[in-house]
Amino acid sequence: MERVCVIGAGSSGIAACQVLAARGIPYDCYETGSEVGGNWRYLNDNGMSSAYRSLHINTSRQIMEYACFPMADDYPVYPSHFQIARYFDAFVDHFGLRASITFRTEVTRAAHIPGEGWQVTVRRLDTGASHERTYGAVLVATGHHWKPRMPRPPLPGAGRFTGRQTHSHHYRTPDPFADRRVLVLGIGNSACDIAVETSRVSRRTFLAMRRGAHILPKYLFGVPTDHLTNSALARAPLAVQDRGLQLLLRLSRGSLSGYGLPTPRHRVLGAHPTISDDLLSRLGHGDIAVKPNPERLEHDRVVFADGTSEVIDDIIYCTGYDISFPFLRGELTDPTDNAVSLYHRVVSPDHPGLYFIGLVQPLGAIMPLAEAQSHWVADLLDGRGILPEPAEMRREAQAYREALARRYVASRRHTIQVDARSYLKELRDERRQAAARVRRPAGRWSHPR
Ligand SMILES: NC(=O)C1=CN([C@@H]2O[C@H](COP(=O)(O)OP(=O)(O)OC[C@H]3O[C@@H](n4cnc5c(N)ncnc54)[C@H](OP(=O)(O)O)[C@@H]3O)[C@@H](O)[C@H]2O)C=CC1
Repeated sequence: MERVCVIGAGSSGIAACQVLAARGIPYDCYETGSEVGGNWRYLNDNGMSSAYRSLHINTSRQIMEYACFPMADDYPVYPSHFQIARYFDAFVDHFGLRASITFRTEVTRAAHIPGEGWQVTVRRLDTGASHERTYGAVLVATGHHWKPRMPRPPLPGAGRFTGRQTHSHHYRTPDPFADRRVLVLGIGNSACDIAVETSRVSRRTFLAMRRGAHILPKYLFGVPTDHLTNSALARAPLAVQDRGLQLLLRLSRGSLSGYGLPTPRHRVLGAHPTISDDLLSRLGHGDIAVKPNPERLEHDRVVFADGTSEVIDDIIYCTGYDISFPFLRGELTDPTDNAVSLYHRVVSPDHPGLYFIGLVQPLGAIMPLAEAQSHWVADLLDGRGILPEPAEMRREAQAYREALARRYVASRRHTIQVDARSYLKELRDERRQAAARVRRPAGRWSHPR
């Protein structure tokens, strides 16, 4: 069987390695950093982790663990990044995967050579030496939360602003913000966690946003919230799920306007969830002040859309991340509007042998989804499954984009959303169909090399 290249040894890459190893598919995995864990490795020397010192995952451990390797019983419901990184180390050692990962080695280019396969160029960080190797397929598992997205165009006056400006990707601890006047921009999970933290040490913390967000607690009525969203509720039609969740939120925390937050105009499930137990109490304490979007920066001031202005020492842009694959030529993936057109979020219809693992943003957690995606890809690699024709794959990818546009607030952060539970079913169904195509080979299509 042809050798496969896995790019990245974060939570998705190691899931792919485990499945490939178990299925006897030969592979090499390349990782820029010295350790596995990707985003969940605090101060990762691959330079790509956005983890801050206090980070805890906001999906419960039962929802995030790999199906083949449960987390230790003594782990809390919402583990810290230190515990998650230890879990990934234990996973890799348990399955004996470490020797198959080449650390401190960056993939600088992956190019499809018709008739030959994938030519992959890697560079050893310690020596600078590069070499090429040809693979039958490439599994890209480099994540999508490492390239900071700053406002484009920048806020008017940003170039002349005298305060400091940084992105949440570079935030580690609140210490540099002690006794300063801090503006946190955005209302995603980074913004809420960081505003809560800086508000404990700063002179003032302002939280500015261009739209409202439903704030979900980590627990609802004593139960981890994602146990509810992944339970019977998730089997109901979307509108019913939405109304059910809205009612539970209303009963448990009342109206958001009571905390000074704008009332969201969208449905609860119309945006990627913002999950915070602490934000509402910090707002209630008056330690965070809510502002509308900044309109412009003037010397040392930020002027907001409502005409008010504040002297600000630091702006922390919690404005999300761009999807990017620097080792692929631009035309291979075309992340137009931060989106990529992939069959069931994994297969590139136009680039034979190119697969993306973990390139989803779930209501749920990525790890078990990356594991299930890897099983499907392994089926395609070892011949247990066959893909449909490219035209059908393109149609599916287009239908997915249209469904996203119907459900979600139009935003560059909503281009790879999936609901974990229904996505797992989608992958199971596709694996069945892929196997059925093997049994019915008439008209079958397989990726040419
Ligand atoms: N504890 C945990 O497990 C954590 C998990 N995460 C995860 O990491 C991922 C990234 O989260 P995060 O870093 O919060 O990024 P997100 O993309 O989720 O959120 C970005 C926020 O910035 C806003 N924004 C973007 N561009 C602009 C702009 N030009 N002007 C004003 N506002 C703007 C967005 O608004 P709009 O909606 O209008 O586009 C949104 O509110 C998510 O999957 C998140 O769940 C993050 C932190 C902690």
